[in-house]
Amino acid sequence: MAALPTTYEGSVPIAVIGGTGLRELPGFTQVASLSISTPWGEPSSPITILHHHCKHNDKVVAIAFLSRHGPHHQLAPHEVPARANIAALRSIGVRSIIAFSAVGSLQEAIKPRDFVVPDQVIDRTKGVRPWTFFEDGMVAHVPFADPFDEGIAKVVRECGHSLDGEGVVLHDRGTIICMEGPQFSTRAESHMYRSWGGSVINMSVLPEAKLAREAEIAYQMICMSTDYDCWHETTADVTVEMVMGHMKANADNARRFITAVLDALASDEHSELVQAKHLAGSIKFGISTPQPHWGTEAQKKLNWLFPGYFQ
Ligand SMILES: CSC[C@H]1O[C@H](OP(=O)(O)O)[C@H](O)[C@@H]1O
Ligand SMILES: Nc1ncnc2[nH]cnc12
Repeated sequence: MAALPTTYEGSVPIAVIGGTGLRELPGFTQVASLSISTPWGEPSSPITILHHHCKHNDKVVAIAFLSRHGPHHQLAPHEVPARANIAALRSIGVRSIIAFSAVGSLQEAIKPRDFVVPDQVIDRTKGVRPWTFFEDGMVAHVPFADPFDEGIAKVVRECGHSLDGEGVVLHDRGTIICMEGPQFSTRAESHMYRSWGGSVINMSVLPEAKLAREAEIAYQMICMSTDYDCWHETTADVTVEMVMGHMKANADNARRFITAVLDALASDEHSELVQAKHLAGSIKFGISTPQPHWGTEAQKKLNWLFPGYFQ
């Protein structure tokens, strides 16, 4: 196959981040592969630009796709360069991210291969992953009470339910526990997370969702359950083989779900939402350090992320 162009001229407001078992988006035309370097290093993989023929308005829209764990799943959850990923996506115009994740289920009712659109997160990462763009002399605090974007979530839920009865089972809400890994949980931890009200568990939603919020990007995760972790008495404990088996077996449902979401988001009706106009400029209200005291290095990096914001 001929190599793809390494530049892309058009605007790309929507991105999909693929996780375990979703290293590419089948059925979309690849038109470019961008290798972007950021002040926070290189992203997990080149960003593929895909053309999607939107069924609602007959337009061709460009979608960015990034493989979270790299093209060969060579990055462990704590090694994913989340700051570079989010910064690189923002630099090409991305303002909305649909992030996909394989998760363990902490509730009987969430069966393997069911989908969940989470609305809350509990952070069980251990502080080993860089988790903010604001450091080295520039402090900011962004609201994170609702870690996902309700506007995007609403569209995602409608799309999921449009496939009810066609193999897609969707749970509208849920609390996702983000653990450090890469080892899976102990049985005691798994029971504790259930007692906390956790619905599903993964190793990936943080700091991705926090960094997207700092970058004024609307972010929603779609989870696909692949196992019952290790709390369930009559089901075998989670293994990678189990996770991959369910991802593979349910790949067509995942593809149809994502396609429906991209169709809906690309429609004219959602253009303001997808551009995240509701978040634009919000970071300015979170910065605590007066501008004359900003660290030089921090200012240089933040100017790269937000060109023209801080002149
Ligand atoms: C291979 S099982 C554990 C692995 O699966 C999930 O990956 P992702 O969220 O990228 O789909 C989980 O978060 C762990 O990283
Ligand atoms: N049980 C589990 N724990 C953490 N991450 C997961 N991803 C898929 N299943 C998982």
